[in-house]
Amino acid sequence: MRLDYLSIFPAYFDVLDISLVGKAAINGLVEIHAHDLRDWTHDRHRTVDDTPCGGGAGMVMKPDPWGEAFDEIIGTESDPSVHVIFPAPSGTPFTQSAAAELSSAQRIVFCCGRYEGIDHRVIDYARSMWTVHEVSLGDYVLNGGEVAALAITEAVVRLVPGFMGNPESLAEESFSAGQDGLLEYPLFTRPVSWRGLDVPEVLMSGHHGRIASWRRDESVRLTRERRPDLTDSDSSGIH
Ligand SMILES: COc1cccc(Cn2ccc3ccc(-c4cc(N)[nH]n4)cc32)c1
Repeated sequence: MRLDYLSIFPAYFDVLDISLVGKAAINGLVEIHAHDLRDWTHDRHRTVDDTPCGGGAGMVMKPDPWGEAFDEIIGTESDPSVHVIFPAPSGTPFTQSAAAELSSAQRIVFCCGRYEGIDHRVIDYARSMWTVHEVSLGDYVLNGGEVAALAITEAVVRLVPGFMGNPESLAEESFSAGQDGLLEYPLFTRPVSWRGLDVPEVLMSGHHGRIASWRRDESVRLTRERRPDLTDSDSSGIH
C-alpha cells in the first residue's frame, strides 16, 4: 500500500516514521510519501489561497497547485483503484467499516486542506479521475485535514494483513464486525487488587462461560449507556 499526503504542513507526517505505521513502512507493508503543496506554486510567495468567490470570511485554497500536484503524484490517467481522501467537516462520518474497506487499497492519497477548505472543483476533478472519499472524523472542527489524515491512516494500516502481530485481537475490538456492533467490555490485568480496587471475581474464576457472559453483559450495558445510536443498528446484538 502506497500512502501519499498533500499538505502545506508535510512535517505533520514525520510522526509516521516513529509509530507502528513506521514499522509497517520498514517491513515494506506500506510506502509513505508526504508532499508540500507549495512545491506546485510558481509565485514568489508560494501562494496557495485566495478570497472566496461570492464573499464570506476566511480564505479558500486555490485549485491550481492541487491540479499540478495531482498530475505529478498520481498522474493524468483515470484509475478508480486510486483512493483520494479529502477530510472535511462536511464529510461522511468515517467508520471502522470504511477503514476495513480502505485496508485493501493499493493506493491512498490524502488531500489535507487548510483555511476554510479547498476550491470545490478540485474535489470534482478528483471524482472524475479516481475514487474520492470526503470524510469527517466527528462533529467538531479541526484547523485542517492533517490530524484527520493521521487518524484515518492509523485506523486503516492496522487492518492491513500482516501488520498486526496478533490479528485475532482485531476481531474483539469495539466496532469490529465480530462484536455485534457493541462497545468493548472493560479490561483488567494484574495485580488483582490495586489501591483498594479489585478485578471482578468472575474474571478470576476460570469459568469461560461465565466470563463470556459477563463480558457480553458489560458490552451491552456500556453500549446502551454511551452509544444508544448503536443499539438500534441491525448489526448490534441488542434491540
Ligand atoms: C466548514 O469547514 C471548515 C470550517 C472552519 C475551519 C475549517 C478548517 N479546515 C480546513 C480544512 C479542513 C479539513 C478537515 C477539517 C475537519 C474535519 C473534521 N471532522 N473536523 N474538521 C477541517 C478543515 C473547515
